[in-house]
Amino acid sequence: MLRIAVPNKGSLSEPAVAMLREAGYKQRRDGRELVLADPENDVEFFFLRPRDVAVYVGSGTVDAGITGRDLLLDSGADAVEHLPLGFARSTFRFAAPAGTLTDVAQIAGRRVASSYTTLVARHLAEQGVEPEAIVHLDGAVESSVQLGVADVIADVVETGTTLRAAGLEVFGEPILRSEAVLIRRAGGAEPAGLHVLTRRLQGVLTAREYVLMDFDVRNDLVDAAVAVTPGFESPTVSPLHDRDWSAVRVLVPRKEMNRIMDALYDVGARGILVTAVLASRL
Ligand SMILES: Nc1ncnc2c1ncn2[C@@H]1O[C@H](COP(=O)(O)OP(=O)(O)OP(=O)(O)O)[C@@H](O)[C@H]1O
Ligand SMILES: O=P(O)(O)OC[C@H]1O[C@H](OP(=O)(O)OP(=O)(O)O)[C@H](O)[C@@H]1O
Ligand SMILES: [Mg+2]
Repeated sequence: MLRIAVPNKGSLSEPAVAMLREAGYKQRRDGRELVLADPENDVEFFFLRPRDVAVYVGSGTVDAGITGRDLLLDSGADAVEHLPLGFARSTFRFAAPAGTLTDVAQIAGRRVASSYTTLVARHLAEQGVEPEAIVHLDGAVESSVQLGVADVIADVVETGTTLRAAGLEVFGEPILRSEAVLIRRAGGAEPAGLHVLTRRLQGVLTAREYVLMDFDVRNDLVDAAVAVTPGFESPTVSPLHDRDWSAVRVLVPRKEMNRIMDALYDVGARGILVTAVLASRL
């Protein structure tokens, strides 16, 4: 039975559970359940603190887990990224009072507060920058400058709303681009059954990212039409009852569907229909 660690709280928890449910796994309905067996799929889920997921995976007590790339790197656990999952996207950045600092080198001799102190220490060492201190805080790091505990922070930034509210501004290049990731233990053989979980999650990712596009086009225009639909695979072209026309079916990126429909219409395609993909194995 494959043992999978899932975040029980925070930003990662709900989307992780939703994705596993979409992938056909039984998921908890009550936020207090700690363990959930799904014998039909031969897996067992352990709901753990997001920060602890990598520790359990690295120690080998569970076979795989869902966490953030930033949390994985900060943990120092013996675990590696297996599959990026496309949600909880964020950047990890330095910030200081608006209009004060512009360069990471200026952190030298200053105090940096963060919940990701291992990650910050490693990054600054790589840049050859020596801070006065790295202060570990559990959360609400944005308040630390105003409260006089630090001069600079390093924190998760998505929209930047929290930073702005605290009068802070990012500076320097992002330390990291993070998102939710499926992780497994470093080295060794891949745990039995992990390939099924991986394929199922990939199926959800494709279903979310792509739509199915159908259209009709005159035979002499098929090549021109296909040229504007960069599909996942080669398009399916079938004859229509009217022998001069063909029906084309292709997977296209959801984000580009309107631009592609406009371009197809201009080429001469008609009856363009888009349908959502519910699940997939490609
Ligand atoms: N606003 C956000 N947007 C996107 N991802 C985020 C956001 N805040 C946190 N994350 C991601 O969530 C993970 C942190 O999970 P964790 O549950 O510890 O933090 P949290 O969401 O801040 O929860 P809490 O504050 O309730 O402890 C990291 O991978 C981080 O990048
Ligand atoms: O750029 P934004 O869209 O504002 O999002 C980023 C904020 O979201 C998270 O905080 P959370 O609300 O989880 O509080 P925390 O600091 O206590 O973790 C993160 O730690 C940042 O503070
Ligand atoms: Mg938080």
